[in-house]
Amino acid sequence: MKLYDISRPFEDRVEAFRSGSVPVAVYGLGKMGLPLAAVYADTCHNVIGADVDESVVETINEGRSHVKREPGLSDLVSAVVTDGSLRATSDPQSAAADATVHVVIVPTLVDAQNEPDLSVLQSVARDIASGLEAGDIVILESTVPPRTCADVLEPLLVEASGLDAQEFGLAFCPERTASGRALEDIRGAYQKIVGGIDRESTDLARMIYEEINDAGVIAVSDTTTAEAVKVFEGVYRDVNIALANELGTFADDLDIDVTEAIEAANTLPYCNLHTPGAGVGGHCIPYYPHFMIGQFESSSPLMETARSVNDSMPAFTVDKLLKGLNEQGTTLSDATVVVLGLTYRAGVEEIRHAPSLPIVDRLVDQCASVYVVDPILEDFSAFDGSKPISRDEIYDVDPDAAVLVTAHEEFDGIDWEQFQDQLVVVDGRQALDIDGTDHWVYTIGAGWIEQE
Ligand SMILES: NC(=O)c1ccc[n+]([C@@H]2O[C@H](COP(=O)([O-])OP(=O)(O)OC[C@H]3O[C@@H](n4cnc5c(N)ncnc54)[C@H](O)[C@@H]3O)[C@@H](O)[C@H]2O)c1
Ligand SMILES: CC(=O)N[C@@H]1[C@@H](OP(=O)(O)OP(=O)(O)OC[C@H]2O[C@@H](n3ccc(=O)[nH]c3=O)[C@H](O)[C@@H]2O)O[C@H](CO)[C@@H](O)[C@@H]1O
Repeated sequence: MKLYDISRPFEDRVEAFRSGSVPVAVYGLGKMGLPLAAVYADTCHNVIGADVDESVVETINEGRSHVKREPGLSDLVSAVVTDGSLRATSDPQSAAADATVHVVIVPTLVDAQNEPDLSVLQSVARDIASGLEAGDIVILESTVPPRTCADVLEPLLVEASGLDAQEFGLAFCPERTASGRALEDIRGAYQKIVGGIDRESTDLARMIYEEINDAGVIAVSDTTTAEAVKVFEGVYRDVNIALANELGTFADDLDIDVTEAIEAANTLPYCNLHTPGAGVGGHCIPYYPHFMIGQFESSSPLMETARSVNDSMPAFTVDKLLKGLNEQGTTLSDATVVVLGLTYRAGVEEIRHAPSLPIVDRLVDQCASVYVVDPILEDFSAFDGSKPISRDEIYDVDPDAAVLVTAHEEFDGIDWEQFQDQLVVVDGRQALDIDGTDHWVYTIGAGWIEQE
């Protein structure tokens, strides 16, 4: 049954989707794509996942999940692969030939010049076009610069498929999902935003996501509005983290714990100050502003300033540590430093734009020995010049200083009394419970706190 076919009664098309007679292709089976494909399969029982990574495809077809630390995902993938609801292929064109609904969730990044890089999306679009038929619908879930569907994706699909724009549907339905809670989010932690290139596409996308998302659907005017919703959510976060970071740098001037003031200020319903920290990392928040900055006629001084404030926090963090070492009379070139936490946030094994990268780089340049600890990271090759150790080995390296960049829960168990000497400690995430020791502590957002 073709879904984008207004000659067919809407209820018949809903029933066809529910009954599993509408084949769905999901392009991109990564951190977000595999959970999404698994929920689609659990809903419509007829999904082919397409990914160019052969090992990803092989693992999924064995009924296993390559995505770790996602509650419920391994069991769901095993169940939907076993019952035939989900299969994977490394040939996106073969998936496109079979499918009626084409769901795209491949990476959308920025290049070295911070320009949006839509090359993967354009490649997938050409694959889809090779199998696109009248009555199909394409649903884009990857985060993209506003206007991408209207100005890039639709023209590319028309040109590559030979179809008229009116013969197929196109909608933008962003992933409002965070790693570590993907299934919960996809199934309905929040309402799903949908926006179609035309009214019929919006209605179809609404129908599909009302089957998937228990929290329901917010249908907006068009694809560009939906694209803007997703980017605005991310830009709001980056700008507000930047405000918190800037306020946090006043802690010493004001001689207060700024985070205490923030918590009290946030008791007002219209105040939502975020949390100062060692920097902003990940594949989302640091990148989404660049989907607006420099992409349109209008200027964006606030978004650009927020990016530079957030990207200044790793240097701010190192400066506090080096200041502490200097004041303790330790020459940097003799110092041994332990860096606690490398991934961009706790519980997610991702180091893209992680604040730890510039922090470790700078410390390796200036200090004698730099040891790094991260309980969930497997590949430490990006942290050149440092030595990976386990959490329990930090006592043996006899450090002069420690800096917490990512608040993995494993660090709660550090016995700060066990260190022989007084350490300089920088807590980048207000995470350390270090009271009662004689260490010299700087907490970002709270300033220097001399232990009694
Ligand atoms: N990770 C998150 O927290 C999150 C949350 C919301 C939205 N998003 C958005 O979702 C999208 C995907 O992010 P992700 O974290 O799942 O990425 P990811 O890097 O974890 O996975 C991307 C997958 O796409 C595959 N791929 C690459 N090129 C392909 C192609 N041409 N055809 C088919 N598959 C291809 C890769 O092999 C990989 O398995 C991005 O646009 C991101 O902005 C991510
Ligand atoms: C709008 C929004 O909420 N989007 C979330 C976000 O999730 P994320 O996985 O990217 O992680 P964040 O929690 O945003 O953290 C990013 C970095 O900012 C640091 N940080 C955070 C809060 C703070 O107050 N102070 C900070 O310093 C933190 O340490 C880390 O380095 O994007 C996903 C993809 O779009 C969304 O799906 C997900 O909903």
